Amino acid sequence: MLVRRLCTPLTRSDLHLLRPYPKSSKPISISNCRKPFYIKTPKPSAIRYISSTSKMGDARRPPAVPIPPVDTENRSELLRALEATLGSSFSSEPLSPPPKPIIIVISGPSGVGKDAVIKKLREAREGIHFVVTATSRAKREGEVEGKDYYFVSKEEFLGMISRNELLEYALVYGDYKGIPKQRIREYMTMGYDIVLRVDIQGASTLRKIFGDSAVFIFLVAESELALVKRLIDRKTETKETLLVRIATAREEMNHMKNFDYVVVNAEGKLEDAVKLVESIIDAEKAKVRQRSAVV
Ligand SMILES: Nc1ncnc2c1ncn2[C@@H]1O[C@H](COP(=O)(O)OP(=O)(O)OP(=O)(O)O)[C@@H](O)[C@H]1O
Repeated sequence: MLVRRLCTPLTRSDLHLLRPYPKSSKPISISNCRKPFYIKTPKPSAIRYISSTSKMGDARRPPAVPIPPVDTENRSELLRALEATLGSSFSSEPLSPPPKPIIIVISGPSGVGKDAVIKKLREAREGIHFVVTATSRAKREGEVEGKDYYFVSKEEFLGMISRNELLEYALVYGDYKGIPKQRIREYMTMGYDIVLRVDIQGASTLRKIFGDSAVFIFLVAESELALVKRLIDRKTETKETLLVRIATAREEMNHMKNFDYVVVNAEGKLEDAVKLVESIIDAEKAKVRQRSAVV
């Protein structure tokens, strides 16, 4: 029975059962218990009950402190008595280590709402750095340097590649696009979580780089029909590019299995999708064995 009890929290009346073990004692390993316990069954005459009625003649023992009733109004006195009885003070240090910054990769087929989700997430949550991509393409009207992209020349971009400054990069329709590492490092050092928004190809490259050390979220519409309607309503596509995007989206759905989470961004339910992404981040930060990405 004692063995079973050792795997459960001890009560005050159990304390007399645990003793500093003499050198000759052997550890008893108990399955389900993380560490072996050292147990010496005390002789009845050696049992010392830790309570306000303890009789302590031995100078090496902590002085007897009467423990007031637990419903006392003087909680400080109760705490002091408990500390004195246990022989150590209660630490106010956090019992769990501070969560590590995490890297969250958000991806999904074109038009599913990646930008829309990230925009809302940015409004809803602090402590996240949203990574800005570097590109060699010319700035379009209305685009803001450092917000939409970091605009660099092709030569500068090639320099960044040769200096290994990019996490990943791709040549898209003649223009380079890539993720600079430096900002990610800086923000992670400051304790920020990192959100990366990439297409499916980018996500599979990042999976190869990070493995399980980053969190991969796959965003989907509730149905293919909903996705196509969304792309039409966005009014950014020609008939040709629409067909390409739909064909690509169909192929991209096969990649869902390589992600950690899937989030449905249903029509008119953008807020729900954002909330789910937030819950994923919260759950990841509460993990006992946290992911630990190195950039
Ligand atoms: N839950 C939703 N309900 C209705 N409309 C939405 C929802 N989410 C996004 N949208 C709209 O769908 C369109 C596509 O969204 P968005 O541009 O964010 O997609 P994306 O995944 O970033 O696309 P791309 O990969 O092509 O850049 C936008 O017009 C956006 O406002």
